[in-house]
Amino acid sequence: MKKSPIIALDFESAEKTFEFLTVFEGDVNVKVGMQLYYKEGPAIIARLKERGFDIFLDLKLHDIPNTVKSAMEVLASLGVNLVNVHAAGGKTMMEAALEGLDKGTPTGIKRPSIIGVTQLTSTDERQVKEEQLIQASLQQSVLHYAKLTKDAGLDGVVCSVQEAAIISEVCGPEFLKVTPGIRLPENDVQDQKRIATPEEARKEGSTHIVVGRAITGASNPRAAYEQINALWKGTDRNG
Ligand SMILES: O=c1ccn([C@@H]2O[C@H](COP(=O)(O)O)[C@@H](O)[C@H]2O)c(=O)[nH]1
Repeated sequence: MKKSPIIALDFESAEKTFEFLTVFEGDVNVKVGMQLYYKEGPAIIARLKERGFDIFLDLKLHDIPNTVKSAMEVLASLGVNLVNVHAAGGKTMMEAALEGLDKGTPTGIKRPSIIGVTQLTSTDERQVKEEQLIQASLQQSVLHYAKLTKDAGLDGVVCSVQEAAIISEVCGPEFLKVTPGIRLPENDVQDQKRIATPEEARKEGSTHIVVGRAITGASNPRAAYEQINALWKGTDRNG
């Protein structure tokens, strides 16, 4: 995917999505999540591809290895750039996902990159301990899932900016660190727990940032995107 921020298209319909995208060209990356994909199906991917967007299909697969493998085989045929699974599904499941993706990718086409979700950015230390009953710290849990994801042969992880530097150290700078939970100081945190600014993401070694409501909920989404893009790339005068 391009280095630009990945805009999370968390909209209820194709109509709302393309209304929002009227001010954007194909030079931006977009993310299609469960809400939009479940509503519109593969047709939304085809339409976004026609407009030239690089696409992260964020369906976070988590099931038994055979099911995930078959599902990935289908997703591979859509021609998106990036897909993901939950690392908590285990190493065998992630290997199966990769196998399905390889099998389903048409000859002569680059296979989509595949990353594992470590701990959601809406998860905090208390939930890891009390709800997941994990005795390790949140950071140790994220790092453990990152190593497992790398061992399974995947291309990277979804994590928060807070864990990006340690993951780079352990898994290498090329290992993708796709980081949601991006907020400007003036934005509401909403349901996220582990947030960071675009500058922090750049400094900590995120390879990609995912930004939803800070752009889609802004009064001028294009201006919000430009501001975030400049801060992320370090070209903002105050960044
Ligand atoms: O750990 C994760 C994994 C995925 N997401 C997704 O990213 C966007 C973030 O949206 P905001 O509006 O910027 O909070 C959203 O589509 C999530 O499904 C995540 O936030 N955290």
